[in-house]
This record gives sequence, structure tokens and C-alpha cells, in this order.
Amino acid sequence: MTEPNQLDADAGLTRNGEAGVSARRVFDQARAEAAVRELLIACGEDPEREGLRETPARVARAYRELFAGLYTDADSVLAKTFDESHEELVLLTDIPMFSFCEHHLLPFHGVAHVGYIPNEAGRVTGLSKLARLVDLYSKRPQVQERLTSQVADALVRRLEPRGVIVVVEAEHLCMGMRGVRKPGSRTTTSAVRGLLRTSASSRAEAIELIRGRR
Ligand SMILES: Nc1nc2c(ncn2[C@@H]2O[C@H](COP(=O)(O)OP(=O)(O)OP(=O)(O)O)[C@@H](O)[C@H]2O)c(=O)[nH]1
Ligand SMILES: [Zn+2]
Repeated sequence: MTEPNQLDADAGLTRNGEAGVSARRVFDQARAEAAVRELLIACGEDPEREGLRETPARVARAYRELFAGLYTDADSVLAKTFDESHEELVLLTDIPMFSFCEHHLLPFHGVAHVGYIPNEAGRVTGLSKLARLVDLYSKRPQVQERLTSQVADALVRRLEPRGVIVVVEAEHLCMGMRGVRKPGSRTTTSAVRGLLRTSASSRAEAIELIRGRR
């Protein structure tokens, strides 16, 4: 069993190298409101006009919710595990996912598929925890590749499974609404660990189940 995620008070890093995530981090509502107000002014808007008067407070509250994953320790989601003597694939598909690209703070959204093969003891976790894990890592400023591997690595740490596969399919609004303007283009990322990486037949089974899910 790996050690639980320990927080490094000085560096704000978790022991497993998860950058910038600290359970001590708190959301500063007043600061967020002031920043939104400044942004409106910088854009040439009048934050005192009626329609915008409550906007800084609303936006700050929205960000608090949208970045909720910054304030939770990932391993706590998987704190509860149980032995079910199930040694074959467990796969949760089409988990809705909403995140923010850290480059433009614009949403990217789509679905995640998360699967693992439990270890010899059959250690599993509640199915909802797989979706909670996706939520936790997506509700942060992110890049899709990191989101995908963070979910996989959290499962490796806490369940010590024989294999893990995480696939994320998402559309990035920073590529649709602006910039290169390619709405509808989708990015697929995968993170595969253990047996699902080394065994072609195990991986093929998982991918077939992910592909043929509809
Ligand atoms: N690899 C990766 N890139 C991303 C992700 N989200 C956004 N990006 C990209 O991050 C890049 C940032 O590029 P920059 O050149 O610094 O920013 P920019 O001038 O706004 O780039 P454009 O979007 O091309 O206009 C863009 O190519 C985005 O498409 C992600 O999750 N993963
Ligand atoms: Zn972006």
C-alpha cells in the first residue's frame, strides 16, 4: 500500500509531485471580486451599470465552484476501498467532464472513460468515486493531458490495481470560439498503466468496450 498523499507545507506540492495542490488553499472571494471588476474596467465596461453591478460577486462565486478541485485532496476521494474479489476489468464510461484550459481559462468539455483491473486482493472502490476523481481533477485550470494522467495516477496510488486506463475526449472552446476557430474538433487523450499497457489483449478489450459503448 502506498502512503497517503502528504502535503508539503513549504512547496505546496504533494509528495507524489502534484504541482500546486494544497489542502490549505482557500478561495479568496473578495480578491476574486476585485479582479473581475478590474477586468471589466480593462475591457472598457462600466462595472457600476445596473446589469454588471452584481457580476463580480457572481463570477467569483462561479469560479469558486468551477475550481472546487483545487481545494480537495485527491486521495481523500479514494479513501474508502473494499475487497470484492473481482479481478477483471471495471470500466465506467461517458463520465461528463467540464474543465478549463489553463492557457485561456476557457472551457474544454466532453467525456471521460475510466477503467481498472483490481489487484489480486480484488481491491475496488465505489463506482461514483471514479466520477468524483474526474470532477476533482477537471475542476482546476488544466491541460487535457495532465487531467488524464492525474486520474490514472491517483487510481494507481490508492488501489494498486493491476492496470488502469483513462481516456478523455473533449472539445476546447479556445479552439472553437476564438483563435484557430475549429468548433467541433475533438481531442482524445489516454493514460494507460500496468497490465493495460503491457498486455495487448487486455488493452484491446478495454478499448473495444470504450469504442462500442453505444
Ligand atoms: N496540449 C494542449 N494544448 C492545449 C490545451 N488546451 C489548450 N491548448 C493549447 O494551448 C496553446 C497555447 O498557445 P499559445 O501560442 O501560447 O497561445 P495563443 O497565441 O492564444 O494560441 P492560439 O490558441 O493558437 O491562438 C494553444 O495551441 C491551445 O490550443 C490542452 O489541454 N492541451
Ligand atoms: Zn486554451
